[in-house]
Amino acid sequence: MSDSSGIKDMKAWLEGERSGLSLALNTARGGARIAETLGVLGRQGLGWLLGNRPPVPALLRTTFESLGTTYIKLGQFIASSPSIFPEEYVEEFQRCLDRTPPLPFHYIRETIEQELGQPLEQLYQFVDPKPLASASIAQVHSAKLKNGQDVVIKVQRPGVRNVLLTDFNFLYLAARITERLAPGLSKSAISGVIEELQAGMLEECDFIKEAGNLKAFNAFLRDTGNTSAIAPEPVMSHTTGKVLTMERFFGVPLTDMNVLKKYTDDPAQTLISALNTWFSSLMLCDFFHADVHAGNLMLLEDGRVGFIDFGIVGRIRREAWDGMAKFFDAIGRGDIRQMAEAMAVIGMTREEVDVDALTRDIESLQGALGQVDPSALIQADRNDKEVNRLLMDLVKIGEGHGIRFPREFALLLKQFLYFDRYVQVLAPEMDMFSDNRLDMFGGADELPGGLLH
Ligand SMILES: Nc1ncnc2c1ncn2[C@@H]1O[C@H](COP(=O)(O)OP(=O)(O)OP(=O)(O)O)[C@@H](O)[C@H]1O
Repeated sequence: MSDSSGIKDMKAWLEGERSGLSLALNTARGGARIAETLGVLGRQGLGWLLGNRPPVPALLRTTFESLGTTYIKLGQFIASSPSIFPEEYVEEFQRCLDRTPPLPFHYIRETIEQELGQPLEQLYQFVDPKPLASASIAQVHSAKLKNGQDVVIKVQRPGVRNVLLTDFNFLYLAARITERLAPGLSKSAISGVIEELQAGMLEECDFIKEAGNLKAFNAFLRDTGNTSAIAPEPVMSHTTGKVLTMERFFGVPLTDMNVLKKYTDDPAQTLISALNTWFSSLMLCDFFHADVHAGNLMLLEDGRVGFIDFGIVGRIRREAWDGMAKFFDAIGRGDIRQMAEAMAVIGMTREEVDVDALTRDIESLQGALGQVDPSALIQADRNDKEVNRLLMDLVKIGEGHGIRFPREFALLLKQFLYFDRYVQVLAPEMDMFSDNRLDMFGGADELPGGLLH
């Protein structure tokens, strides 16, 4: 009895030592990362003081690119959030590229072997040391399993999680200081954005979750009899939190119009299949793919559309869906009271919302509301400043009543922006809201509450 408790004590002590050690190690790494961040900021600031003065948005963009992962993602968030950031920043940050120099192959080998617990040669017949792609979170290599199946391996860069955590703590601190210095700034806007981004990026670092999303998406396609799209099936025996092995797709990304034209004489139809699948997933899948830029869609050799990269997904609670439908319906009919009720359902609040007071506040926007067409509201085109301003005003009024809009709302809006952009490239003649090949109701008779009707 005393022996086993002695062993337990020893184990607890060892655990304590180990966690103390890893805490110290992480603190040291965190310190080094903060020093690195300050170094980059200092160099850029010095350059600026010494007379090399590009416009501030450009300076910020190059600074973000030098700072890596977290800031590149932050930059991409700015690029896709015209309703939050000024236009010149949105435009500049659209140039913020997530291209990172490839990691030498021995890091990839080490991560795979550490994660899967076997030498690389026992796990795969072949792994191409030259990466297919290299981004800030992961690097992708093509490979062959022992049974001859073609796969790709997505390998997380070493230390990414720690860098993210340190960067976010640093950003949070900087946001708090800024809030102190400029109390006029909307607190929930800054810290809210940082919180949303952190949640999203940490989720992107869990490849077991991503593999689960791939499987669930394919199950949704099977269940709905959708044969026009497919996601790569993960190979679970070769997958961990940091290594994702999945079926390899052969085809071309939807980014390059000229290449695409060689594979199909109707690129617009390919886009329509992709959009229809996505709309139907909004209603009929547990989640929606929240990062469908053209680089994450492929036209496969067999004509189907391949959806890749399920690192970021959004989920919409049933009540939030109903609330959103009610909200758009109310805008269409100019019914302010119903708008207020719907906002209270969509937003997450702890306290009871005073719907009467909210109605009165929204009424103050009535002039602007009357001029908005509900379909334009959903598109939230970055050129449509009126719509963006109105959305921002509504968000602000909601915040004043303790309503915080869920992350899904932003993800959904961002997705519509992406679509809008590549519809312009791939099918400029197509009008997303009147083309009858598009099925926005995703196979359902219509969205709940008549959304978009
Ligand atoms: N199953 C697959 N079959 C073929 N190529 C793939 C597959 N998965 C990924 N790729 C290639 O690797 C690239 C990066 O993959 P993925 O988008 O999953 O990684 P990521 O690190 O999230 O990149 P990004 O941040 O650019 O979206 C893809 O654009 C594609 O070229």
